[in-house]
Amino acid sequence: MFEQTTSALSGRQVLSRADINKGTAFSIAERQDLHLEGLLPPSIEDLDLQVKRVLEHLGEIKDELHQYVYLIDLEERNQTVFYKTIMSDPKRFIPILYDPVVADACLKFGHIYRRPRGLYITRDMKGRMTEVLRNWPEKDVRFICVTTGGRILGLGDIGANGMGIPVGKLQLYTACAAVPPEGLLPVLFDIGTSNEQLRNDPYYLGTREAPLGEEDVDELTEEFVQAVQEVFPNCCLHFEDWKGTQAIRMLNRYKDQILCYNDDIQGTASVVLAGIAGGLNIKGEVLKDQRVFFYGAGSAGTGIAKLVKAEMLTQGLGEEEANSRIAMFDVDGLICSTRNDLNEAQAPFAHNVEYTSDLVEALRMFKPTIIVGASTHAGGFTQEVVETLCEFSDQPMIFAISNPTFKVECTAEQAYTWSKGQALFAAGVQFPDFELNGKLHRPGQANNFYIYPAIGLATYVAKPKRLNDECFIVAAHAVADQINPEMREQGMLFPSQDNILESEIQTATKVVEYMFDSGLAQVERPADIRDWIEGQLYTPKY
Ligand SMILES: O=C([O-])CC(=O)C(=O)O
Ligand SMILES: [Mg+2]
Repeated sequence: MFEQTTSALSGRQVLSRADINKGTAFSIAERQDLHLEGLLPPSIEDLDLQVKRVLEHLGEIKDELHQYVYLIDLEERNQTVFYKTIMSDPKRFIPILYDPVVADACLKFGHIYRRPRGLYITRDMKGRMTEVLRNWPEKDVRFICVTTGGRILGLGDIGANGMGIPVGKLQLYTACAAVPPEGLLPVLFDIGTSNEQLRNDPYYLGTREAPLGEEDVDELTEEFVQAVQEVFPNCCLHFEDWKGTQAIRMLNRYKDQILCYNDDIQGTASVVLAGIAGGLNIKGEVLKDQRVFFYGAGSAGTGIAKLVKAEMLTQGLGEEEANSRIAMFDVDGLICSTRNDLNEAQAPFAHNVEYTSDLVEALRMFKPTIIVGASTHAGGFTQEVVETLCEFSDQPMIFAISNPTFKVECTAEQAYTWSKGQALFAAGVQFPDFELNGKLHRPGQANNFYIYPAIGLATYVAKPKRLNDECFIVAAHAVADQINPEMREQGMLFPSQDNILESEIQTATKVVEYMFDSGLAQVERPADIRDWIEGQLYTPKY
């Protein structure tokens, strides 16, 4: 990259390009060649020392949001130092660049704003989207992460403030799975926002209008999707944090047409399936014998239910039997056949039972062995709920995936304490380890970042025509297979984040194998897939 571009650039231009800037690490010869002499302090440093300085500085910033701001600034000065820093300690930095701190960064987006990132697509660009996409300087875009901001994490509609999410998601493609950063493009698809408080905030940076109606959104999306095909023909579209019904509709419309996926539906489903598989390995049980209860039936909840059902079918259950092992409960109560407000994703799980709006009563009727909270209802899993779950299973599995932290259905400490140490627990954010009666419990983080960076890496190397649900099922099992007996002993449902790159490579390797076996891959099959992947990884170095 550097060799190709330096001939045209010199002096301050070089220093202001984060992808080629080495700052104080430019050698004497480079300083002479690039007309950098005098523009840098005389000391010549190496990357390790630059990273040490960053770590020292970060250590002095107590507030996590300000650590986030510092890191984003760093990325815009020197991409290599940024990724070297993040990849040196992923467990520490994932929660800062991503959930939960990114939630705070999104809420305050207009207030902490420094420089533009990615692309903003607005309604007035209708008819001109190819032109606008061509404004992006990188021509070989391989992934676009696009959000409307219509449902950011558990925060609801925050419009253009949602840009923090595609930025953060794509950073994790690189930080977790070493996908080269240059082909990653965050997009905020600004259809307006229903958030009046934001529209009245003088610092709000998006379109100050109510959201477009569904028909207009569909038309605008269609133009955007086709423009992406034309301008970036090798691009995979990653849909993120669109409003639930829109998310489901877009995925259904485009999944067989273009290379795309929805992380909230398929990525989240895959990671929960991975956690369930990990938990079942601990218990020595199989999925087809479980009863799975969903608290929250939006795009995440129904996406997980669909994948759980698909897996039950592969284990030999019939359609009806699989449906009967899954139940859902949303803000309006138990999803049952007398309800007439259900969407197509919820309908298969509406059983012929008596309606109740009481969660504990619904649990008593259904007797689940696994509960998945994707409700954004903070504290929805009360002590009574957890104690009730313990009546149906010695080791109930509890997934409380609503995020950020202040939206979680219950904390790890609550799950372990109320279940007297019996629960197998994971949340959408990482809770600290918890000791109860001398036993250490290690809660998992059931977050889609175990999945989508690996799917991204697999897609980057194998260039599949399409991504199907099977890719996400394969990824889920690859993650679950990484839990060794010692980790099982501590109740771990997910691999450790210390070694996230290794985990994502293992997952990507399995997904790539599947892509070749199923004929999805569009490149020649290499002799050794893992080796071949390793040869294409991004490494932060000069
Ligand atoms: O970003 C995360 O942490 C998980 C996610 O996709 C969401 O909550 O929408
Ligand atoms: Mg999301």
